[in-house]
Amino acid sequence: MSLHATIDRVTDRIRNRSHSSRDAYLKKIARAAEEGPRRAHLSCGNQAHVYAAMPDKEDFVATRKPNIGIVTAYNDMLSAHQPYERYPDLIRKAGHAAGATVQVAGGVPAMCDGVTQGRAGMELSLFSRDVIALAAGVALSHDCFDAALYLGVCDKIVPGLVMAAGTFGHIPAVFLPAGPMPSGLPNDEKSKVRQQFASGEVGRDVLMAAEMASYHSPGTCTFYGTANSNQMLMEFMGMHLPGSSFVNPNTPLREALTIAGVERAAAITKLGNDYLPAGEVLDEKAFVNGMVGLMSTGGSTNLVMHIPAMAKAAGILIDIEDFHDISEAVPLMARVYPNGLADVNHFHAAGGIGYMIGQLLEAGLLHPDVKTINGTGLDGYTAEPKLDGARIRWDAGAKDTLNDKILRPASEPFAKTGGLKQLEGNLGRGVIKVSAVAPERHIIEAKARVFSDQEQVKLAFKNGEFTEDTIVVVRFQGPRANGMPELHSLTPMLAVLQDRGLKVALVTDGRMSGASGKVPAAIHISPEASVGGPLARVRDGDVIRLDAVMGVIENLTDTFADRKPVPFDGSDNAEGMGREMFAVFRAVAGPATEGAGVVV
Ligand SMILES: O=C(O)C(=O)C[C@H](O)[C@H](O)COP(=O)(O)O
Ligand code: SF4
Repeated sequence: MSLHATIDRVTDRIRNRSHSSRDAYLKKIARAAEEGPRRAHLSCGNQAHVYAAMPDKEDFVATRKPNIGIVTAYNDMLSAHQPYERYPDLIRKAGHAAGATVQVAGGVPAMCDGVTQGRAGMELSLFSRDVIALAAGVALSHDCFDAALYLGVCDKIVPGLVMAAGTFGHIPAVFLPAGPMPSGLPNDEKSKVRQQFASGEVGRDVLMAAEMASYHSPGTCTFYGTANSNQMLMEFMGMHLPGSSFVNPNTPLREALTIAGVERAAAITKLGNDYLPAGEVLDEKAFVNGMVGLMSTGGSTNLVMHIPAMAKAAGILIDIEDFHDISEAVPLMARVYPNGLADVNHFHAAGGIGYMIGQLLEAGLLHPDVKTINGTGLDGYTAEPKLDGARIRWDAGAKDTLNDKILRPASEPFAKTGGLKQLEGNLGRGVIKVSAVAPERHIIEAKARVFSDQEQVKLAFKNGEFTEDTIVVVRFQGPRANGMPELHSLTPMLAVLQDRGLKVALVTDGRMSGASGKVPAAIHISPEASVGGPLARVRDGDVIRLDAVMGVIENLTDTFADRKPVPFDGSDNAEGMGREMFAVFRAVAGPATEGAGVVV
């Protein structure tokens, strides 16, 4: 099947937009690679420090064995990252068996958005992505690695690691996932209990029991939020091994996949014959393939910010119009919570990413001719890993969906488009994801209630102030205001108002979680209110029209245009919980529509 015209056009548009930056980038990584094996240029003193603690220092000194650096986001805080505790030992063993030496190059921080959701810490969350990129850069700056293994799963961690892998694009990179926790209380039942708690029907004890039954063991949370969207992205972009995203942690298959990933890293260094620098995998076609994966699975809106930031690190410029156009051409093939009742374990069992890639390749909606760490084109990603003793055998993946309530063919999708829309109008530019929003709620015209933070919304809800259709405007939530926290903790209340028959929508320069879903939310509105953007001129009672069908976000009040913006008072967000250390990030962060980058 020939390539779909839209995919071809958008790829060309990105290539043309990025021509000079990508050209300069490729020259930069070629220069870096010219210096040959990394450690050849370290002085004796430098080298002695590198291998002082290495048990196999002779190998390092006397041979040309590739030295593999691990950049790990292990901590006990994130259930998704806790399985990484054992990875370095497993990787060392596999590396030695593959003829390489292995060192942990360094650690990076990882924030759990589930722990910080609705709290001050969430104001550091988006910036932690760039902190992760910086920390990974410090690890790789020892300049003695011939390949890097990146251990990270969750929301800002994979994007930050990819930003580093792109910056150090001369070093081959393999991402090693840890996998989702086994299914617990279904996500929709958890959300129902949250709404019952929000409306006072159940007590905190019932809520706690539901939460603990939903999040119950090591592994990624099972909803299709940003963390699991990241896993999908790495697979569609060829940075993971095929079929590796959603294999549960601490299982023989997971262990065998980790070993196979280490072997691939050892095989693609410049010391061998299959040198594959990360910068050549992270190209325009790979990012377009990742965007197709995002749309066809109904993935997290946070990737609409992270993908441009990751791409920029590889000299590639991506705009929200690219997401919009790809979304218009790509069918929604998966229904995974919050877009459905299934979780990622069910999705994987129904055929998973391999089935989707096969379908989308057949439909001409993916670039087949890409470089991947698997050593194949994207057709290699329709294969499925099976245990063959302690090794991996690659079998042909599912040709048919095993559950058409979760996964459908590209020719008979759940929806003809990916459900992510670009919004434009006199309130600025932003996005809305409607794949989980009922069609009758795609257009809302109502009076505005304006708030400056989510706590004010919660208080107004508690005081019963929402009695009519309402556009809830929460402004001063952009990256330069307070670090652009997720406003996901508003979801249960807004869903209660919807269930009471009101038409409600959220309009904000902030963002939502990938786990947010059924309430229409116009997010990432730029320019943000704190720099004088249009949201700063909205008043209670203004009539706002949110039209996700035509892609319009408009204030219909005629006096709106002549008003002065309400000034931003950042005193509440300037300190406490470490926010005082991020003033420089707030001062330089880019616009959300370009990825809200600090270091890119
Ligand atoms: O997917 C994302 O972008 C997220 O940030 C998910 C967050 O981790 C949520 O906060 C966890 O979901 P809840 O348990 O509903 O709070
Ligand atoms: S998916 Fe979200 S809530 Fe779950 S461990 Fe990762 S960051 Fe935390």
